[in-house]
Amino acid sequence: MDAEERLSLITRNLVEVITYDELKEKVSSGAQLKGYIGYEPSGLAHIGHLIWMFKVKDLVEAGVQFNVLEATWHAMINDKFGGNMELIRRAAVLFREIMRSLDIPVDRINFVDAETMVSDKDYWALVLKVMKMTSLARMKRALTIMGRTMDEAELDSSKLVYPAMQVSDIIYMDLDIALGGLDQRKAHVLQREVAERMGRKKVIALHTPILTGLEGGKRMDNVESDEQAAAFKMSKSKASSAIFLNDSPEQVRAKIRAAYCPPRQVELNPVIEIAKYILFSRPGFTLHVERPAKYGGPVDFTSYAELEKAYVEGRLHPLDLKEAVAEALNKMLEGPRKLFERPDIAELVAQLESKVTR
Ligand SMILES: Nc1ncnc2c1ncn2[C@@H]1O[C@H](COP(=O)(O)OP(=O)(O)OP(=O)(O)O)[C@@H](O)[C@H]1O
Ligand SMILES: N[C@@H](Cc1ccc(O)cc1)C(=O)O
Repeated sequence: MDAEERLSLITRNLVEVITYDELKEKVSSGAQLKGYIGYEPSGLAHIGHLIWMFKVKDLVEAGVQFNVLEATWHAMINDKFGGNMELIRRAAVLFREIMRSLDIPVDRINFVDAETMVSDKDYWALVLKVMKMTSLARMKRALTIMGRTMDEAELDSSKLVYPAMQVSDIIYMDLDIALGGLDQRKAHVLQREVAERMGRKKVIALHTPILTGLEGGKRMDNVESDEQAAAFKMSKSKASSAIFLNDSPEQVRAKIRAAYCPPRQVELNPVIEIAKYILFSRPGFTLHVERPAKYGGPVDFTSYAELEKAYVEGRLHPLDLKEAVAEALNKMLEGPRKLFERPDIAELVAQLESKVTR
């Protein structure tokens, strides 16, 4: 793969690169790039997570040396599973298996448990340095990266350490690339500022789109795009917003039928977003819509652009879109579904499901 092909594989299906020129320069230099994503192993995977999982696959295939940080301590700070570390660790095992079932090349990925970093006193020295360079107001504003609002630090001040840890993770691991959903932007921008002052590597941030929750969302005025994304995202902490990878085909159909999907509107419409960000992100995908002749008969869409045009012009009814998206999504979830049939995994899921606290 030449540099241009690597660059286009790395950047496809993203909403933002900070900055593209820096990425282009590094890729062209032929240097070995080191990248990561962190996630909180704090519940069950939902279809929004497919967006970064597919991106991880692209990065590995483009030759990036890739790390997945199992942010166990961060999840504990964020009250996941009531702070029960044992359950958090088990959830991490499940996520790895899920990635494998989706053909993500887990054997070429380095999985890092946050435990190893927090056991090193140099890590905490770094966290303090980052806090020294960041105002309280800035730290509070960054709480959106953990799905919290500014006010939530009033109750429990450990939450203020979280953004500093996320910034320190990147510096400690000496990364070139940080991948995350757009809701993670504040951590990456802060890292770039702090790293510059410390004379460390400014990370290149790759941001994937955020899938809106099934209840939809409203455009908010005067808020930044990462905050808008965080406000209405599909989240494992809010079960009614999410389609989980372990949902049955019937549950997937029922959830999509009930989802917010205003006619002709694509903005903050979760059903059209599933098509855009998940289904059509796979090369060669075609959306087949089966409908009676009196409503226009069956139709195939070979690109998202065609689908969006038909929807916005009112040539595709929301119900027909929903049925087609549910069928295609169910097909995509066949791999993980086989995994969830395994007795050990089914037992793990049941155990985790009953303990999700937020
Ligand atoms: N709805 C979504 N669409 C796309 N990406 C998402 C979505 N939700 C989370 N992500 C991304 O998944 C990664 C891991 O996030 P995380 O594990 O905290 O999931 P989460 O569902 O946001 O959890 P929670 O809401 O419980 O905090 C982050 O990079 C985040 O941007
Ligand atoms: N803040 C991320 C999880 C995360 C934690 C630590 C990191 O270094 C990176 C990511 C989330 O909630 O999705």
